[in-house]
Order: sequence, then C-alpha cells, then structure tokens
Amino acid sequence: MTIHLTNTATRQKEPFVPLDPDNVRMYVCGPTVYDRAHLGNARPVIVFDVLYRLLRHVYGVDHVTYVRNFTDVDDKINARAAESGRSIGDITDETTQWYLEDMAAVGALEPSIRGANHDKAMPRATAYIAEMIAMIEDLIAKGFAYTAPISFGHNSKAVYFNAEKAPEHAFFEVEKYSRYGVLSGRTVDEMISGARSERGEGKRSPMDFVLWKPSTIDQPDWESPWGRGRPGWHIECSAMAKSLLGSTFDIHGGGNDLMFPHHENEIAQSCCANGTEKMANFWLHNEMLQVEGKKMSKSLGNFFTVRDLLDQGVPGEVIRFVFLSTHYRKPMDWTAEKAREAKDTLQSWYNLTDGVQSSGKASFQLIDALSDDLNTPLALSILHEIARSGSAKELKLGMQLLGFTNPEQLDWWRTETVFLPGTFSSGSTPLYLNEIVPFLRKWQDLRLAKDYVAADALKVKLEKTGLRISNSTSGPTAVVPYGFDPSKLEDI
Ligand SMILES: Nc1ncnc2c1ncn2[C@@H]1O[C@H](COP(=O)(O)OP(=O)(O)OP(=O)(O)O)[C@@H](O)[C@H]1O
Ligand SMILES: [Zn+2]
Repeated sequence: MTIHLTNTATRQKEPFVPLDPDNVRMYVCGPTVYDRAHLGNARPVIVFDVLYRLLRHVYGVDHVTYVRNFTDVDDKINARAAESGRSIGDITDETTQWYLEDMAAVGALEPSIRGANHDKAMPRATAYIAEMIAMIEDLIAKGFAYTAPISFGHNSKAVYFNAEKAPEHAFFEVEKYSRYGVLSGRTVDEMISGARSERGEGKRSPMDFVLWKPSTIDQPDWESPWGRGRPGWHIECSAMAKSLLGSTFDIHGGGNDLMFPHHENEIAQSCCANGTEKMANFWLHNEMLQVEGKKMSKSLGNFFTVRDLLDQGVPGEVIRFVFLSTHYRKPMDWTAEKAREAKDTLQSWYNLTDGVQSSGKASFQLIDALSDDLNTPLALSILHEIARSGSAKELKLGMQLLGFTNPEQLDWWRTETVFLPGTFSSGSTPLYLNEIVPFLRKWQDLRLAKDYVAADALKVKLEKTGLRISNSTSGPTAVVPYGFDPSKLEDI
C-alpha cells in the first residue's frame, strides 16, 4: 500500500516514495519559544504526529527520523525578556518545557532519530550557530548573498560592540535564485509587499532577506565574520535540517502561514548553499485553526492556549479528536459543541476498549484512509463503524494508530453508574453510592408525587455537579463521571 500526500511543491497528490526506506526523514518547523503554545500551534503538531505514526507503521519505528526544532533566538524572545525583566535563557527554558508538556497532553509522540529519543530530534537553534555561519559564508562565496555594513549614525556607534569596525548584515539576494516563489506560487509584486515588513539597512532589493544581523549590546550575540550579531530566522531551519537530515530529505512540514516567506527562503538558502535542486521532496502544509474566519494568532490577540483548555478540564485526547475530525488541508474552528461530541465519543470508546488486549495490526481500511493524504475524518468514521459493530480489539488497535493511547493514569473517561435502590453497574461499589442514592430517591419521590417542576429543578441542580440523571429500565440512574467531587452535592 502506497502513501499518497498532497505536495505543495507540485500542487498534486503524489505517491510517497522515500529517498531511503531505511531512514525516512521529515523536518517540521517548531515553535518560537517565548510563550505558551496557543491552540492553533497544536494543529501542525497533531497533524504531523499522525503522519509520523503512519510512517512508523509502514516503514518501521527504527526507520523514520523526525526533527522538529525550537527557535530559541528571535526578536520576539528578546522583546519578552526586555518587558518582563527576565533572562532570555529563563524564558526559553520555561516555554520549551511547557511546550513539551502541552504537546504530550494532546498525545503527540516526541520526534526521534530512527525511533531513539535524542536532543538532535528537537534541536535548539542556538546550538547550531556555527553551522548557520558556515552556510552563510558558503552562500556569500557562491555569490548568492552579500554583506552590507551598518552606517554609524550620530548615536548608534555606542550601542554596537567593536565600534571601530561597523558590523554587517548579510542578505540573501533573491534575484540570484530563479526558482524563488515557485513553492508558494506568488507573483513578484505579492512577494515584495510581503517582504517589506522586514527592514534591513543596505538591502539591494526589498525582496532580499536577512541571513545575519548585527546585535546591539543589549541583544544576544555571537562572534561572526561580520562582527557580533545573530542569525535571521530562516537560516536556522536550513542549517539544522542540513546538519540533521542532509541536503535533500523526504518531507518538510509546517502551517501554511509559513509557506511564504519562511519556506520559500529556506528553499532558496538550502538549494543555493548545497547545490541541490530540492531541499525536500514533499512539502506539506496544514491549514489554519480560525476564530471567526481569521487565523488564531498571537499578533491578532484572538487566541487561547492549549493549557487554558486543559485547565478547564478538556482532556488532551479531546483536543486531538477535534483536530482530527477536520482534514488537515481545510480551515477549521474550535467549538464547545465539537469538544462535547468528541468527549462523548471518546468516553464510550475508552469504556468499550478498557482492559482489552491490543496486539496485532490495525485494520487495513484505516491504514488506507490515512494513506490517502491523511484522511483523518474518514479514519474516525471507520472507527465509529468498528465501535458500532462492537469489535473492541479492532477499535483499540485503530485508536492506538491514531494516537488515542488510553493512558491509565488519566482515565477521565471512566464512569460509574448508580441505580436506585443502591445497586450499581461495575463490579466494585461506586465511591459515592451513599452520597448519591438519597438524591435519586428524592427525585423518584417527587416524580411519583407528580411534582414535575420540583423534580426537574432537582435534576438540573444534580447535573450541575457533573452527574447525569436519567430514568432507565432499572429505575432512576446517575452516571458518575471520573473525578466527581461529592462536596458539590452539599449545596443542593
Ligand atoms: N492558527 C493556526 N492554525 C494552525 N497552525 C498554526 C496557527 N498559528 C500558527 N500555526 C503553526 O504553529 C507553528 C509554530 O509557529 P510559530 O511559533 O511561528 O507561531 P507563533 O509565531 O507563536 O504564532 P502566531 O503565528 O500566532 O504569532 C507553525 O507551524 C505555524 O504554522
Ligand atoms: Zn522552518
């Protein structure tokens, strides 16, 4: 069975043939670490996690390398340090840790080098400055890049190191690379207006972009042939990808907001420095999580974080489920309704598969769906069918393939059912039997007395505590959610 993926570079769905089936190589642009990940940032993580799992399934765990970087040098980080009075290292260490915790909570595997956990699978940009400098020197030597000294104005001299010699910018000269713009399919005008936001003294053309920039004394800096300075964002990914995956690798991924200019610039740098035709054979881009039609983003301020949802009691698996119910190339919204439905579904699936042995291979139908350009909505509907047919083992295998791994320590989905008069569903006595039964009795009495108004009011109050109250064939019934807090009953 061949995996087919939509390749942004060709705008077609193509059969995926790895360069080396013994080591399938994927790079995904990671976060800039200065704040909590917002919910939109989790979308590429979950999408590429599914692809990673599929590749491991097809080629074997030891035959897939997945690299996702941390951008820990960036002007947004400097700004956060300046406004908070904290050190850059503190901010990047803390947010890196947060990111790892939040992405683990949504069921994402950590990237790995052929299945082995390794620092190199999650490289920090600051550990690759020497490689970035070498690549920039290479680009200059080959005539694709140039340098330009900053001009010392009346007050700028004092703020730079080594004031004797003006530090220099290094720029990539876009005109030298004929395939610039091919990935995103943009016109020169569109690219010029997109590039204008990036300032830089001494640029030959507004489209040229920064490879290296001088640092003032209050900015992070490294020694370089162009004076003390720091790298531009794009060169970070080119240098790390080359160093860890080679000059040409299989798949490069990220959100479609990165297609231009970031990925266009990565391609220009890598292909020109490495003398290759392609940086990656396949370019994959996920569409955006939106809020009222606009991209969820930090700059627009229309965001909430993954941690906000987790703290509100939305399980990470529910976040994952909601993302997978929309195809990765379609924009989507987060809604409370989708989260509720996902939670109900997962709750029933986890209960159905609880304790079921799960060795074996996931169903072919499911692999087929994922192999067709990661059709996760179809995969979920196949799981629905499997669940309806009652095939618990097959369901569990399928859930595992999609990353719903049923973590025993986080069994938010476990429920118990209490019936009147004091019987219960599971083998052991429910924890809150004695607290709940009197309320069920009272509800039954009100109904028998035909005082439906009071009965309904009581039901509403009980359901506010998290119980689900109904009248089953066995009589009044309360479904008790995992983590139920009986002290909430005291106010009724
Ligand atoms: N709303 C979104 N929906 C889906 N993916 C997103 C969204 N916003 C950002 N991403 C992706 O998240 C990843 C991390 O991006 P990055 O760290 O640059 O985001 P950011 O700069 O923190 O966010 P923002 O774009 O909100 O300023 C990238 O792959 C990017 O494409
Ligand atoms: Zn990148």
